[in-house]
Amino acid sequence: MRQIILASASPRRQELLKQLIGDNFRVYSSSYMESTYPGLLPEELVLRHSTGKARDVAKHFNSGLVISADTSVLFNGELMGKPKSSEEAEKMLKLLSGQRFLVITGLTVLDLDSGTEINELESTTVWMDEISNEQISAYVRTGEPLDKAGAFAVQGKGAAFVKRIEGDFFNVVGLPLFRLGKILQKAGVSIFEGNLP
Ligand SMILES: Cc1cn([C@H]2C[C@H](O)[C@@H](COP(=O)(O)OP(=O)(O)OP(=O)(O)O)O2)c(=O)[nH]c1=O
Repeated sequence: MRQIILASASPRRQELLKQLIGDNFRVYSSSYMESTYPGLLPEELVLRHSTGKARDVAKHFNSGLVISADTSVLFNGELMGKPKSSEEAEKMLKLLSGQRFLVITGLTVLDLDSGTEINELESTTVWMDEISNEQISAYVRTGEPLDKAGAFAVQGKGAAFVKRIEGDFFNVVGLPLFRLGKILQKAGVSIFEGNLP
């Protein structure tokens, strides 16, 4: 059985990976610092970040598959990450209110045994309802938006604002399970037969 390492501090990513392959993986959070790289396209930036997270964690292991991801909202050519304050969360939600936008995730799977690295981009379209300023303030007060890209959680109370999505729902939550499932199966990880402790 192959060792699988999730390079993430996100409890949501842990839950999502568990959904696909069960409990049998390790979690190791990276110390990669996300900086901006002027000149890179938004799609290139999320891939740069997911690659950075995987490579950082890979330094601590010599065998297995390292999985990492980086998720952002892409609206009007601009990336929105996690808001740093309630004020920034409110600003993000005011911009996204009534709009259609993308949630993009860079996904990296680094195979330490073969030395191969797979980097893929997954994109999901989201249609957000118009949200009043009062609703935005009340939502931000719940605290839910603060550690979420674009300042909302489709899997939480934010569902009350999301009219429709097109694409992989799990990608919006932070880990594109359809795409990851394909990559893992190609790498010899069995999803349907055991792989449990
Ligand atoms: C849009 C949206 C984002 N998110 C989350 C997914 C990601 O955890 C987060 C984006 O932040 P990321 O920088 O992708 O990840 P992270 O810092 O939480 O975790 P790590 O780098 O250690 O893996 O936003 C939701 O949970 N629901 C949503 O609807």
